[in-house]
Amino acid sequence: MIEKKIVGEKAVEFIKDGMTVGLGTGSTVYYTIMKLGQLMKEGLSIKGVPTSIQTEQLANECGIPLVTFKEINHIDVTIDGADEVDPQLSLIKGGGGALLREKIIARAAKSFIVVADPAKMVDYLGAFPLPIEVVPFGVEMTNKQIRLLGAETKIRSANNGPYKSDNGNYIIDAKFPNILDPVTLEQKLNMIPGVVENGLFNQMADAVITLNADKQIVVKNRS
Ligand SMILES: O=C[C@H](O)[C@H](O)[C@H](O)COP(=O)(O)O
Repeated sequence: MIEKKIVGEKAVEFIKDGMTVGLGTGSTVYYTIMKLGQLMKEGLSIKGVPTSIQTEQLANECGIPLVTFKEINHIDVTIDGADEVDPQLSLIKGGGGALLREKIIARAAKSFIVVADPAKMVDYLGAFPLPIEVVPFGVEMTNKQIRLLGAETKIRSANNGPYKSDNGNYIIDAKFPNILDPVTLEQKLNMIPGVVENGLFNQMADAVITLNADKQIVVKNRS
């Protein structure tokens, strides 16, 4: 999709020589990573911290050297995609199952930039089922507790049974009605025993790169 390429490539403007960069996961930030690989061939020098095994592989293919948290104190900029973005720049993430590492790496960054094609921009979060990472033990009970908060839920499946995240956990996709108070919902979900993390990213994105109705690139900053 051309919109993903446009916003994904625009994000490289936030990255300067010598930076440590959090590398998100998904089909939009794919274009950011590919462009960074190209710029590295032209002399840019950065280090990356990948948010998933998939991104680790892509970064390796692109020649981006990777570091772990043992080797760094902070990340300068993290670039990542989103499944939904509301007007306050709260996000739903985790459609690709990478939300836990993504949230750790977004939080560790001085600046968190989101790349989102216009279809991701919504008035209220919630049309996209919220991904919630849970430990396999007691998943049926954890699922019931999530339903008590008003969601219809599905344990995500893969070819041979439940989908497993890079961390060996399951993902429950929870369809809530319009999420009017994402801050409270994020907290309530994380208080349920068995929930490791959920895909609500509130007050985290510093800026979102998207396209307006005229297909022009816009950078929305969090106020
Ligand atoms: O787990 C996956 C991530 O949160 C992605 O960043 C998100 O699903 C958006 O992916 P895409 O850019 O492919 O729509």
